[in-house]
Amino acid sequence: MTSTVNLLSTSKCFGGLVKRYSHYSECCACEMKFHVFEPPAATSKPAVLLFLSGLTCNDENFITKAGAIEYAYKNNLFLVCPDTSPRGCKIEGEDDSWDFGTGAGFYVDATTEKWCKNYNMYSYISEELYNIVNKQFSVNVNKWSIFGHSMGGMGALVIALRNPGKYQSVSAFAPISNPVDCQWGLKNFSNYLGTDDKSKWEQYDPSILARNYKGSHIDILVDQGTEDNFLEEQLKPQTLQDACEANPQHLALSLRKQEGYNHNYFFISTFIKDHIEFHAQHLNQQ
Ligand SMILES: N[C@@H](CCC(=O)N[C@@H](CS)C(=O)NCC(=O)O)C(=O)O
Repeated sequence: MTSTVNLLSTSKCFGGLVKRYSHYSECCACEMKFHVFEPPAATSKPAVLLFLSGLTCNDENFITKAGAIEYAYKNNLFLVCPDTSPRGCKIEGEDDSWDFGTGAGFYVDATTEKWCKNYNMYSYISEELYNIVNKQFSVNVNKWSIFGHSMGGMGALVIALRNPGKYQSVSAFAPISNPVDCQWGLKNFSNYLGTDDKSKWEQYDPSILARNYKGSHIDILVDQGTEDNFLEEQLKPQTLQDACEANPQHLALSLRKQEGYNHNYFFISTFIKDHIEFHAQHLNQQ
């Protein structure tokens, strides 16, 4: 069973349609919104490329600011852009800080009593929304790839590494690469997952998952700006590189350090073409 989606808006763009939907999410026990870009009708059903945004974002940031639509259109890809957290759940503290709660679901399934009813973004993205898109849109259900930015880069890597074979490729802009060892991770994981069992945290850490990954081979592309203010304290891409280098049979990471770029959508829009073409190569091959 998937919930009914309600169309909120439609705009023509590059010959296709940008549409915004809302629906009741069983995983998050609240109304959720997402955007899609449907490329113009082609002879083959489009593959799906899902983007996870970062802290403070909702379902609008990527679709409006990244410049992705032109390349999705050129490569016949169906874009899906979900929100970054449940909203308006009336949980005490959910709106108190920009890097926790609303806009910061961290793509985990919460286990603490306070958050576990709503903050289940891992299952929402990897199961519920996946099923909604496959059932309710005209897409190639066997071809999905995933990418994201910062917290969303972390989420994309985690979801791909925990679901071997489900995604053809994964990429990230400035991902939080080792959340068990940075302030953003400590703040969010301790609240959503508790502090009694740290093995739960490891299920959401791209570097730890990459080191232990044994599934089918995955190609990974990561871009990281050298002038990103969060690079040293929060992002730590070197830990991901070390983990992938220790697991060359299963993972091939291309980590590109982009001189002078910072953390924002100017950086993303500069390299979005490369990321979409990277995914198109994996999704559109016969
Ligand atoms: N609000 C934070 C920055 C948050 C931030 O950089 N968020 C990134 C994702 S981690 C983003 O994409 N922001 C939304 C935007 O630029 O449209 C600050 O003041 O330092």
